[in-house]
Amino acid sequence: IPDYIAKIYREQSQYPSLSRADVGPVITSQYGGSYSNISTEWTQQDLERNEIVKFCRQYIVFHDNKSIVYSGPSGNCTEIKGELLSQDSPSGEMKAVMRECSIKGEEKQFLEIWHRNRKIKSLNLTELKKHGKVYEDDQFGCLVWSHSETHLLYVAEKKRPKAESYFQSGSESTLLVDEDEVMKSAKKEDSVKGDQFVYYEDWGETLVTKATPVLCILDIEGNNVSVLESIPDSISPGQAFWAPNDTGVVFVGWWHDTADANSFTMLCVFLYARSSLFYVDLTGGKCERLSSDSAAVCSPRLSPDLCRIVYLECEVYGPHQQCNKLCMDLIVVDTSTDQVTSLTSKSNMGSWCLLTIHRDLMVVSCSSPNCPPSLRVGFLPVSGSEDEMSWVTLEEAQTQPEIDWQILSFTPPPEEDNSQYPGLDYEAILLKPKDVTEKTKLPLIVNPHGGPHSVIVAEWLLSPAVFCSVGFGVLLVNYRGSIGYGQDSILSLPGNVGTQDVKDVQFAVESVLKQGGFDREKVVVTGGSHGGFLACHLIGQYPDFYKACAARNPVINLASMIGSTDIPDWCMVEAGFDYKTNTLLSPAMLEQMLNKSPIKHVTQVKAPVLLALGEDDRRVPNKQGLEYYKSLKAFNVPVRLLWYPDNNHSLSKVDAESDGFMNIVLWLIQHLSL
Ligand SMILES: CC(=O)N[C@@H](C)C(=O)N[C@@H](C)C(=O)O
Repeated sequence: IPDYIAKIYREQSQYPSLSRADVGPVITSQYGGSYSNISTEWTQQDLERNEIVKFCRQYIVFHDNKSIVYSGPSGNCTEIKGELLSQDSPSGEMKAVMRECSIKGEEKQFLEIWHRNRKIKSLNLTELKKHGKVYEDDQFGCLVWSHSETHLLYVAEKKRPKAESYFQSGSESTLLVDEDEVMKSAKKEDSVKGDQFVYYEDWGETLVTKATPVLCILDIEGNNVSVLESIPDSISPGQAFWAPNDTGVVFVGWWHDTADANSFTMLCVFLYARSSLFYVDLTGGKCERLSSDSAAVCSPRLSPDLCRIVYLECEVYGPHQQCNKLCMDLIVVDTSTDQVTSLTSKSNMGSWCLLTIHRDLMVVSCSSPNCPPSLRVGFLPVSGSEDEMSWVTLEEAQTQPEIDWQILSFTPPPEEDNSQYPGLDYEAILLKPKDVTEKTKLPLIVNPHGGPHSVIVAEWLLSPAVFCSVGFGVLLVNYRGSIGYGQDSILSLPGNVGTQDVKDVQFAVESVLKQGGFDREKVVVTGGSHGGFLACHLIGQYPDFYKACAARNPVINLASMIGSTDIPDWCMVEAGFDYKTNTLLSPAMLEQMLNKSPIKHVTQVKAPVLLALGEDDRRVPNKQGLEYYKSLKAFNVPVRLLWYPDNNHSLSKVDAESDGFMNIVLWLIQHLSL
């Protein structure tokens, strides 16, 4: 059985995902036709190399600015290695690449400029020592060409003063008597004695080692990198772009408390805190705030006519991922009338993801639980003609004939309605193997998502697809509190975790069992993070119902998590309290957190539990899973713990993900006696 399942996993993991698309400028060919080049980036697991590989493929799209005349690939796939960031210049003539490579065993970062078929510049940023490592993440990172194509804007870690011990050889400054030696010592880089082991607060999970971002500008002609000094120390900048005419830079600034910014020691950074939009003038150096200072903003974009900035804004703190003022989906928002229209209503594809839009040419990735991602392009129709939207497929994916899926809707029973936010429904996605005989009763895997303010969309999902291909039904529940169903749904959950979300999942499972086709004696539950919190709650609150459980980095005890997680606000808000950075926890608050946690029900648990923990998880520290592991052992519940070194909260390194999947499926099969 394991070999058979591993074979299916290997096959299904070979469907790549689209991660990026860029549309080049419109080019007129010598025969008069207009075309644009589209470059795409994809990712795929390479189980042999134990890596997620990134590759690119180019396409050519002939069009008349309104519709596509001809399209097709213009070459084969090429693997991309060592690129942290890359960006074509607006004219398409040049390309900037931020590259990391190892030279004689030392990691170096280079900024390369490519022009047509040659590399015209390769600047060793590490040697320049103007700043620390470049930020390549989605939160702060950017690599942006100026409109004039003469400068590049990016974000990097602020240069830190060199730290020395008081006892380092050659640092006995008081003993220096020779004048030459004194001069030499003064010329040495600014070094701070005694700061070698000072703690640098970083931005947490996935941003580890990133503490103090600075905006940097490369003058390409002059080979000169300058760090923008006029941004106040109380702001961490990111997501930057050039203002029209390149006279300044617009960026998102996250506010943080800093007692002494130069010492780097008292920084209190917090990603879900206040952020505003700023403009820094490059001629006078003035830095001004453009948006309110009491909200959280992100994702600013300059409109194609260079007249407006569009960005998302939501309240500070409160639930993570709550509704923003302007959401972008594969819908058209007419910014003059606020009218929202679907462009994909005629499609049977479950999920559409807009990769880019350039002069109304859209590039999308679309998939379904039974169909891996396809690449499509199409022109945005004129207002009122959205029904005529026509998509051209550049890369087709095969529908998996053995998988059936549907979206189910649930209305909670009257006693479970939320009196503060009444009348909220929720949904679930059900996958089941096709072509099973009417009499067959399938085993069912229940999987609530994490967050809790996130969502499972009807896209291609590797693990559920493999589970389904080996004979399980899979129920993915978007309980009340999931995103995409409005702010009331989100707000209905904080303070009610461990009850409302648990009951929503249980109600969805019971409803599916009533429909028939599943064996009520063969129901198991899996989940990660808050989904693991729910899985562990379900086996504690319904001990005879679930026959096995697998939890990845589960939240087990909000009271013990708050002191060590990178999101303490989350523990408070979800437990029903308002968050402030200076709140002192009271015994009553800790009691409420404990009462809402799965550990409260551990004595009832009967289902065997498989735990998968990431050694470097900063979000839900592995001590949470260990707390559960020790309690289950104490109460003689069968438990197995998988420990993944060099993995964070996502457990997404190829070996951790594939090994985790195999262990989970075999654990479920073993305890269902399949
Ligand atoms: C906000 C957040 O990260 N919450 C975690 C407890 C969580 O559940 N995360 C989800 C999104 C995950 O799947 O990692």
